[in-house]
Amino acid sequence: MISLLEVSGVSKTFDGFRAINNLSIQINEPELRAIIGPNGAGKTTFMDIVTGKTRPDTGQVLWGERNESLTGLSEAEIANRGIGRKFQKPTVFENQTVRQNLAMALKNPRGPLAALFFKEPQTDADRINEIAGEIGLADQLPRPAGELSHGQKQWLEIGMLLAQDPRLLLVDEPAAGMTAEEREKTTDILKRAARTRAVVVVEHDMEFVRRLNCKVTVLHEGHVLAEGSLDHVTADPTVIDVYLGRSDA
Ligand SMILES: Nc1ncnc2c1ncn2[C@@H]1O[C@H](COP(=O)(O)OP(=O)(O)OP(=O)(O)O)[C@@H](O)[C@H]1O
Repeated sequence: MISLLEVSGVSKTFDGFRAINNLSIQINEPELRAIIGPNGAGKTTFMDIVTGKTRPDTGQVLWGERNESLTGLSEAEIANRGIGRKFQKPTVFENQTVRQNLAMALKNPRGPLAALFFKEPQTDADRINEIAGEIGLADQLPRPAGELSHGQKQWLEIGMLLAQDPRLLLVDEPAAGMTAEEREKTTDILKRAARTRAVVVVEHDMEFVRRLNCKVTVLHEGHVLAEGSLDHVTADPTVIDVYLGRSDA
């Protein structure tokens, strides 16, 4: 296990409002991490900063073994380092089959370094079958993606990101709009994906976070309020006060 992402002392102000306030978060490889917090806590802005969509005013975002600074890089350069992001809304190609969607994602290698991590050459067909198995869609490969359920579309998009072989996968509210059964399968998919990489999940659904069974970071007003197991953070009086006691939790 190595330290993969080191966010330290990061602040970001929008029109005088401090959305991120001296934020420090460290993510290991491999690791599964849940980030929770009330609306406006800075969860999305944190992901925007890591992916280069938003530039921090101060602080450092360091990546990988060489502690490379990400703050000066473009979004494309950061993606090429191996950082994938799954937004809340699935964006699969509805008219293409599941297989075609995965094939397209494979045709888009994230950079020359990606090839080095392959231990042996694998055909696209093998890789597609492997990913389809990982995301529970092995029997759906010939179906147009538009026919899939909401949950299946989310899994397909996770599969398309896995096809890029990311070292860090950021996932925004994967459980939203899913049935209980879909939520359960989604936790399995994310846990499996996190065996060999870092997966950071932003989620409001506490049952979902409980099933992830991982370290939890609680954000509040742009900084870390508490960190540890879900039982540990939910027993913290400050967390109860600012988050769990509120109706939007
Ligand atoms: N581009 C922007 N311009 C102005 N204010 C912004 C911008 N992006 C975020 N903010 C503000 O920063 C704060 C943090 O927002 P952010 O979306 O990161 O919170 P969040 O924890 O993801 O919330 P939610 O759970 O509602 O998605 C909010 O008050 C938001 O209005």
